[in-house]
Amino acid sequence: MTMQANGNIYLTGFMGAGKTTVGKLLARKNGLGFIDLDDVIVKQTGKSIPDIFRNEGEEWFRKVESQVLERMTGKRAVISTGGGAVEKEENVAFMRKTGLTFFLDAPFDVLYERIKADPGRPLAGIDRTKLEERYSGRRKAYATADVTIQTMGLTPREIVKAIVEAGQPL
Ligand SMILES: Nc1ncnc2c1ncn2[C@@H]1O[C@H](COP(=O)(O)OP(=O)(O)OP(=O)(O)O)[C@@H](O)[C@H]1O
Ligand SMILES: O=C(O)C1=C[C@@H](O)[C@@H](O)[C@H](O)C1
Ligand SMILES: [Mg+2]
Repeated sequence: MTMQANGNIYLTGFMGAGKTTVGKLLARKNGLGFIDLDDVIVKQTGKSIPDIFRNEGEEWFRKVESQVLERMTGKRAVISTGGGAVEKEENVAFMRKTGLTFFLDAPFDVLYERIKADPGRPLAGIDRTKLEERYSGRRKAYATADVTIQTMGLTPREIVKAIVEAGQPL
């Protein structure tokens, strides 16, 4: 991949879009480092994501998420963000400044089927209509990415290929 010499490759998208799955594969296939921001948050705080949402609340989680993201300057890594990282404009601006962002897009119904039964995603347990509202509300922020990849019907390997191809001229 040519891509910006010093920049990170950020993957964004809603829960279940495949940011973690695809990010790992993209990094491995291109000899790049891989960082999952949710994992960094868990390691740094010593708490699971459901525990953080339950005990500290979402606002606290969002603060930690921004702090963790801000430390990603110059990593030259594939960075899978949390689904809600784009909710803060400052996070979007930071990603824009420090790398290329790929939005993994898919219809809500496809994502909901993947995440609905997962206790590791605290927001996935909220009412379906409310969750879809979040999905719709975030679309504008996701769309600020440098590249949008339509992932429906693609395997993670095919998505990696699409990212590499889309990234070549950038
Ligand atoms: N392209 C795909 N096709 C089919 N299943 C997929 C695809 N991508 C991911 N999955 C499956 O969907 C689930 C969610 O994927 P993953 O954990 O990578 O999502 P995520 O975007 O990192 O979500 P989160 O924002 O919650 O961290 C996993 O079980 C994964 O195996
Ligand atoms: O979409 C979201 O708001 C979230 C997505 C996950 O990656 C985690 O960051 C957390 O479960 C919240
Ligand atoms: Mg993930």
